[in-house]
Amino acid sequence: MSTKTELRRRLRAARTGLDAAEQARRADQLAAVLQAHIHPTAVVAAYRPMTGEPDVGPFLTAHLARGGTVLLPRVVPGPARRMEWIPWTPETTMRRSRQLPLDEPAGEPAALEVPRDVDVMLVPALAVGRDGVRLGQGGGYYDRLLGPGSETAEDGVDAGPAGIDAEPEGAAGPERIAVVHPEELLSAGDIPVEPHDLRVARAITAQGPVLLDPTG
Ligand SMILES: Nc1nc2c(c(=O)[nH]1)N(C=O)[C@@H](CNc1ccc(C(=O)N[C@@H](CCC(=O)O)C(=O)O)cc1)CN2
Ligand SMILES: Nc1ncnc2c1ncn2[C@@H]1O[C@H](COP(=O)(O)OP(=O)(O)OP(=O)(O)O)[C@@H](O)[C@H]1O
Repeated sequence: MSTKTELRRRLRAARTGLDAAEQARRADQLAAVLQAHIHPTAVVAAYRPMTGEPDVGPFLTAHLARGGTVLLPRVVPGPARRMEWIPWTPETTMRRSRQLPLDEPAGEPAALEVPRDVDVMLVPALAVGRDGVRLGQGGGYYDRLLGPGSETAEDGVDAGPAGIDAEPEGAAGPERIAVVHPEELLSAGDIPVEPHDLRVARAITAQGPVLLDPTG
């Protein structure tokens, strides 16, 4: 088993090798997969892709067009490593973050509470294991938002459908879905796990949804 740092280095290097045409092709496939599995009016917390991340942009545009709601994160400056969430439309101004290599929405945070009012959370990841272990960019942002101690911690090992294939109104806390490239779906045990690490019950790639086993 490699360390998280080694794994991140390898996975980031592989992402820089993905060419733009392949990324765009995967983005379109991902849009179809996500639309088929997320309720049309769901409140979706998503992300704006940074280098090599699976591009959920085409899905977000389609999701708004069918009456859904989209929120994007913005890192709050300071040591708490917290995110605030801003409603997104194609007109939303995006600005380069001062601290991180990514674009973030300008504007006022949502009146909605995150994660409480969110149906589906598309969680960015560098890789995810069949055991539900997620490797993120290393900020711990999603572990803090969703992990032990957060209000939706109980959902951590719940493999049941929430925002997926179900009315979002019935969901208790968001369905968390790790979005990765197909080759970033790793075997159980491949990603080192620390006590604070968030596990997810589901992943989605351009090839389709994948049920994970966070209890294993
Ligand atoms: N698209 C997207 N947005 C996101 C996340 C994400 O994973 N993807 N985040 C998920 O948490 C938060 C930002 N967290 C991040 C943490 C570290 C790095 C990163 O690239 N770190 C590098 C070098 C940073 C630098 O250039 O200074 C590193 O640690 O080596 C990026 C994002 C919020 N927004
Ligand atoms: N709930 C938490 N409370 C305090 N510190 C935490 C918490 N979760 C993670 N951390 C710290 O944050 C740092 C990064 O954690 P980790 O490597 O798991 O990030 P990640 O899940 O890859 O990142 P991200 O969620 O931002 O994509 C670690 O130093 C870890 O100790």
